[in-house]
Amino acid sequence: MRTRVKICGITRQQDADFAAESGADAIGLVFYPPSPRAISFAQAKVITADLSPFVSKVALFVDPEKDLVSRCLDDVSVDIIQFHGNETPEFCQQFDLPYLKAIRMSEGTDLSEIAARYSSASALLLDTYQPGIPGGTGKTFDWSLIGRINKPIILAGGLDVTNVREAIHQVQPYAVDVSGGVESDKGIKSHEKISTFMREVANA
Ligand SMILES: O=C(O)c1ccccc1NCC(=O)[C@H](O)[C@H](O)COP(=O)(O)O
Repeated sequence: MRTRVKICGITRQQDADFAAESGADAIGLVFYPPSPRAISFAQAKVITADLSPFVSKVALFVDPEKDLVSRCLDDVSVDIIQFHGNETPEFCQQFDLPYLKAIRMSEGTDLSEIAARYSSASALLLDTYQPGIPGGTGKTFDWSLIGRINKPIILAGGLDVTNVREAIHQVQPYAVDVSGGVESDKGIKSHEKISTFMREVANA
């Protein structure tokens, strides 16, 4: 089966459109103010204005207030929510949209237990654990920590044009998620790197 691609941390319309034209299945919009890739709802509306309807728009939050998520869903046309903090399943499932739950992987992470706990999630997004940084670390984690679970896996954390093929062979995820690995600067996507990344995924 084809490995899907989500390109996260999009801050510019031209990058969203280029990702879509290059075959990305989803783009991620970061609504977490401390992130260098954070955008406002107004920016999100501009970024997604002419986006292909066949590309999913993922709204990313880290331990948000319920009201922030509700206001985003009222204001921006979003398809999926990504919770990247310590949100409970009860919190995540209260919105009228499918959600992805990000899990920060480290030694001893019991994915089967987490998958059972977040049974309402559409997929688990596995990212690198780094103290004090909730995501977008640009670092890989030990992929051998990933066991078989009864849920689609989105592999994230430090993927780039040099390692994504190997990651797909080893983990066989439903999808890969990349942010820093296709950037020329924080929040600025390199179209050349996106093209190469997409080619590497297609040839994996
Ligand atoms: O991108 C951020 O700055 C960010 C901040 C807080 C939570 C999540 C964040 N990003 C999530 C992602 O971009 C990806 O889902 C994932 O973390 C992979 O990022 P990278 O290692 O840079 O490819």
